[in-house]
Amino acid sequence: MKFSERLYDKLQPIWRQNHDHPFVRGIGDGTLEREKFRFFMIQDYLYLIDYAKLFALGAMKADTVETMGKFAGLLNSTLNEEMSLHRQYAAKFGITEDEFEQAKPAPTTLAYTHYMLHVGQNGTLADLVAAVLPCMWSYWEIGKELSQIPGASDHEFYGEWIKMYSSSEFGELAEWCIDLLDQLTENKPEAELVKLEEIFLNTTRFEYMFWEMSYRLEMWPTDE
Ligand SMILES: Cc1ncc(C[n+]2csc(CCO)c2C)c(N)n1
Repeated sequence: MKFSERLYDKLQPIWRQNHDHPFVRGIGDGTLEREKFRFFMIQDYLYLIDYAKLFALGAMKADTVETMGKFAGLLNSTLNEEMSLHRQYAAKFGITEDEFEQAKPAPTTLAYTHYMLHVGQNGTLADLVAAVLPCMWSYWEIGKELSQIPGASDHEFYGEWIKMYSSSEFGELAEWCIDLLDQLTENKPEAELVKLEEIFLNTTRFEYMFWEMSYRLEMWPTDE
């Protein structure tokens, strides 16, 4: 069995929780309060800056020129494509350039990005890929699921978001990352696989916490 299949089977219940989170459901049925999505967009912008750094670290740790080139491409598409969606939304939600630049990470954003950066800096290439994969894989799955809801992709505010993450381009990125993890884990001892499983589980849980943070408009205690 491929390692990705093992992860997929084992984490089904947690994935279901992510898909069923009221924030995700609210994007799908269009009822999510705009204030919550606005908060999410700003935090996600900060998240993506650090996430892009993980692709730079992936290029550093890559063992072939081909893999290195792929990470360089991912770095480019995150900074220049995915983040451009955030900039487009900024206009719709009245977020100014200044607000993006001045924004500070909420506790969960900080914990999530710093956990990934810690794993990316201190671990192997397989550790790094296990840390970044839930982000790509779960958004693709969520995008595909929400795009099945009639009218969801045409929603005035959330339609573009659904279209982007259900697109085949994003699917290909997720698939590349899944294949890389499968290659890197071939014939690896069980102890190593268990460690990778834990990293993957942790960032899958952080994905849930990111939805929860946005739904609750999480703040630092001193900001209340
Ligand atoms: C909290 C959070 N988790 C996942 C993604 C999705 N995502 C981030 S980078 C990337 C691939 C390359 O751009 C994808 C699909 C997000 N935006 N925010």
